[in-house]
Amino acid sequence: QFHEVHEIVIQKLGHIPIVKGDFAHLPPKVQRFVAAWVQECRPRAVYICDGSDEEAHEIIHKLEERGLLHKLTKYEECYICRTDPADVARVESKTFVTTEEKYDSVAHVREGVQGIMGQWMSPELMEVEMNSRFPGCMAGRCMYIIPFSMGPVGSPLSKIGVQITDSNYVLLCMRIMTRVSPKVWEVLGDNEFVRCVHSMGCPRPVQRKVINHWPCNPEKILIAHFPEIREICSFGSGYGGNSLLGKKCFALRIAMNIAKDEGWLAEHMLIMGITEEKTGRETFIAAAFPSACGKTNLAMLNPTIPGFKVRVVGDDIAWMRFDENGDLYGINPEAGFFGVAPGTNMKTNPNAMLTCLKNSIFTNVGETADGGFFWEGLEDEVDKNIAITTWLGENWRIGQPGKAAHPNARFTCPAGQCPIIHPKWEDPKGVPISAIIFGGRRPTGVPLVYEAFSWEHGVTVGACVKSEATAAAEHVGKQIMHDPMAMRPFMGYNFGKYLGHWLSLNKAPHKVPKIFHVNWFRLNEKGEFLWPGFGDNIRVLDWVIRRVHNEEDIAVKSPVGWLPKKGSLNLDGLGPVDWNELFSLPKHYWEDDIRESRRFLEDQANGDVPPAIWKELDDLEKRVKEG
Ligand SMILES: C=CCn1c(=O)c2[nH]c(Cc3ccc(NC(C)=O)cc3)nc2n(CCCC)c1=O
Ligand SMILES: [Mn+2]
Repeated sequence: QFHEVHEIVIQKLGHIPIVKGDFAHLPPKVQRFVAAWVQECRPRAVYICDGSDEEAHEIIHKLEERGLLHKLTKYEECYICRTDPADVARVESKTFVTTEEKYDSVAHVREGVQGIMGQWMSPELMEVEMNSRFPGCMAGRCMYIIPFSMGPVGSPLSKIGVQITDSNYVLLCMRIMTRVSPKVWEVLGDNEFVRCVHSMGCPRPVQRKVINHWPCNPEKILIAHFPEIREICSFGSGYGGNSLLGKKCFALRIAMNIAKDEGWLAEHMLIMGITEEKTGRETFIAAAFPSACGKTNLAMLNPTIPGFKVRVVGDDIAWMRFDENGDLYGINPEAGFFGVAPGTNMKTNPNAMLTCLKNSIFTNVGETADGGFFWEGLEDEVDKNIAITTWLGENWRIGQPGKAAHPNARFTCPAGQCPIIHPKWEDPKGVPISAIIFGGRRPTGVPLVYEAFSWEHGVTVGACVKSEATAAAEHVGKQIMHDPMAMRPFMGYNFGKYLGHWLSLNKAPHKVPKIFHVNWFRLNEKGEFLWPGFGDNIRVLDWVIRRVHNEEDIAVKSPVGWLPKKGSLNLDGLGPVDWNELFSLPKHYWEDDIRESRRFLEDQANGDVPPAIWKELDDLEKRVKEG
């Protein structure tokens, strides 16, 4: 439909040419949004995207000429890009949530303790930071307007965003990771949308030397969220987690605010479906893991025992909502996978590898002389002597010192290409979620799997998720870091209130799913893994499914939750498994762990943690002491 373009909007647009698309066809709210930011960022032109292949080819061609993208001739429509080495990952220290009230955004952190559950910046301070960045930031550049849907276009569970960006690379990734289409304008109409504004922070003429044809402004990176007005402003970084605003910024930090207001959950979870071939029974599971736990590998698991079919709905984010019957349904709001490349190969995740062989973009991976990609973990899958260009652009060969790919190198590939993508992955209703699994990398003390006694106990298990990670400060090596619900880096509001929201969902007619905790990474005293992991994890999911369907005699009560009864896991074909080691509950370890978790919650969210959580911790402690 044709909209009267307000004269105010026309004034703000001024002489700026619209080089693609029809501004007058945009919904009025979008016209005002775009005009305001045109006035602020002053681009040389405005380009309204349609997400089509033709559009992508035009932009790919331009970026190939500029040298930002190289075509990987070994595959079909695959491209590689190397960023400025100063722009390779999310920047938590520059990520903020701004609300009038500080304690809407963050919890009460103990005096003298470093808050790690998100950062608040006051509206006044944020105004200053914004004004020192955005005015004129797109000078000499084209402003792209990206209409996108998180979730299938038109699904009642989906939400619409409009992203303004001066990076056409971001458009190429957004059309893989989200649904970019003119249909979004129709569905949007005069409704609200999430406003996403991104700039590389490099107005022309550029002041800062551009490396690898990758404009960015690392010194002035700012990732700002305004939940009260559903707006995100990202400046200075082109890297995925900071610039594909549909992902972490929208689908987690902003969406969890919307979910709190509307009574649903926006979580950092995979969704997978497991079908038992004997009966055809299918069970869907949502699972949250901190980094370095192989979450994407689990989402696309290749079972090692017969009788099971695993299909993936999503590998990173789940939006879950109880329907009118009280059943929990989930969708994957994304349309692609943005996975960590190193460690991904035909053994650890063949389905991810096969998804990447066409229409994909690789960032900061190595490049082989025969036009392929390479990263750590692929040594056995390429010619050992092939010449490789590293992510830093250096000549390299397998076996030489150094790495071919950056540890955070990424593949960006269309989910629909995954060999085991679930047929219902775009079902507007979503899929029924029967179990929620939390997990962590726990080298000692934590059993392979246990089931929470209740929703409240399970939420407390989620709040106390920890995982071994290489600490930021290299000299301390590996540490067990807190990562509640695996949401720590992605919190969009007060952590204590977030726990309260989870607890509030356990009310009629909601049928809350069972909650489990898994740990694939327990070591024996010789430092060897007690569990083979990978495809053998199906054996644990099998037990989870049988518990979901209330099989009784396969579980025994323990102080920490229900454990598999000895013999109730299918271990056929496995070498020796030290069951006692794998499921032992060292009393002192657990007493220390509970004390440490209580201290963490006191430090990070003291007055905001709901009483039910403290009660669950106290009950757990009593059971462990009496155990
Ligand atoms: C569905 C798979 C989940 N998963 C696991 O279940 C898993 N388990 C382990 C530990 C492990 C490592 C190597 C072996 N290899 C042997 C013995 O050959 C066994 C276990 N690593 C794992 N990884 C890789 C983690 C880094 C991202 C992993 O992803
Ligand atoms: Mn993630």
